Amino acid sequence: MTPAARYATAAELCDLIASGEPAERALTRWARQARYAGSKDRAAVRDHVFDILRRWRSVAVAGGGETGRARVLGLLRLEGLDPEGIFTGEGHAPAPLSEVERAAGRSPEGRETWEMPGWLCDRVASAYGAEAEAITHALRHRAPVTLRVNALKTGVVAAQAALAAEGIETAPNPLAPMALTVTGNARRVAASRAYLEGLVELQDAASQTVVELLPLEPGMAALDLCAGGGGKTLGLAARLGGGPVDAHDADAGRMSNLPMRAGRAGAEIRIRTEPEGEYDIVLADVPCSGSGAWRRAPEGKWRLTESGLDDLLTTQDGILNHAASLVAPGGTLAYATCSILPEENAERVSAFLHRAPGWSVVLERQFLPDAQGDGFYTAQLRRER
Ligand SMILES: C[S@@+](CC[C@H](N)C(=O)[O-])C[C@H]1O[C@@H](n2cnc3c(N)ncnc32)[C@H](O)[C@@H]1O
Repeated sequence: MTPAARYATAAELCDLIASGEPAERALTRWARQARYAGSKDRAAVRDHVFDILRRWRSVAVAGGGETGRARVLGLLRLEGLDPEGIFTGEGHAPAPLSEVERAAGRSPEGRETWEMPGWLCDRVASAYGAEAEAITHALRHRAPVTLRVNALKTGVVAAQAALAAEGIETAPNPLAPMALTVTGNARRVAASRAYLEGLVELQDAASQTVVELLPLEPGMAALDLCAGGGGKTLGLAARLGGGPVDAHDADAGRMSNLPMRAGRAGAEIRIRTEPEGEYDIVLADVPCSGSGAWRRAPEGKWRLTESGLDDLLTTQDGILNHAASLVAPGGTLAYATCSILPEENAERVSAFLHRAPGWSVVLERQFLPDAQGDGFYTAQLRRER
């Protein structure tokens, strides 16, 4: 595909997304039927679509319309690229621009540049005041690619050397001791030997910090109550010298790859369909808005509604109650979200403390999205003995 044809495809996909089709599904369906598209074409189309989703509002303002075509035009203008070189009509390129399209569009301003629905702008503004604009702007950029070095198999320096031997450049990430930011050839990671042999996992640095902060000691009983794909479960096992760590998820299918990942990492993970008993550590990495990670999944910004957020808060309260019932006296309940919204974070913790006597907060951190990592929140609650 030519560069222009990739933009033409991105425009079509954005129209599908605007009509309600989830971005991942639109991209997968296109990739399946586009046999002519090579891996670089697929990656470029995906990048264009996600770049547009991150700046959905301002690309429409800059492009002078809400169609996929206008959004591609807006993206090119915002990135300082010449649209005339893309909208040529040659081959599979988008049709040439009309005079109306050339004259349409303007620079986005004010909250248009925050790139989220008005009600969310209001919530971020009331939570962060003068900092809000910088936080929303951080979410407009691509997220860093970050690895967690698996202490069960290697050390940071050796992992860097193994990755470098495959042309993958990395730098230590100050947020977490085992975190490496990929600075060159990130697309090679998933097929690299270092990754396939379990020396490194793909994991955001703030996400790693949630596990690094836990007061873990050898032999402790640990449960990851919302294990999902198991990123944090494996981090827990690495900190416990290999495990065992119990893993549960309400949707067991989400853990389907976990046994394979655990085998690769050299970790002992036990799947628990109905966890019971008393654990020293229960991690509840609850479902949330994902607002701290909207760089990676930008569609979430535009799909989230106020009632959807309310439903999440109810789910979070329920999981906190369940998690608390599994913590031994003197044990720790770690609550975590990849959210920057206080409603999902400190407010959930204080609501829990009001309804559950005998608990106290021993640690609380809010990470904001930046060059090192995603936005994350974690609080550790200690159960009295
Ligand atoms: C944020 S994701 C977990 C990500 C995972 N910890 C990781 O690091 O890769 C939240 C998970 O909670 C699960 N979940 C939703 N409701 C739940 C519940 N009531 N109890 C346990 N897990 C639940 C979801 O299926 C989802 O996999």
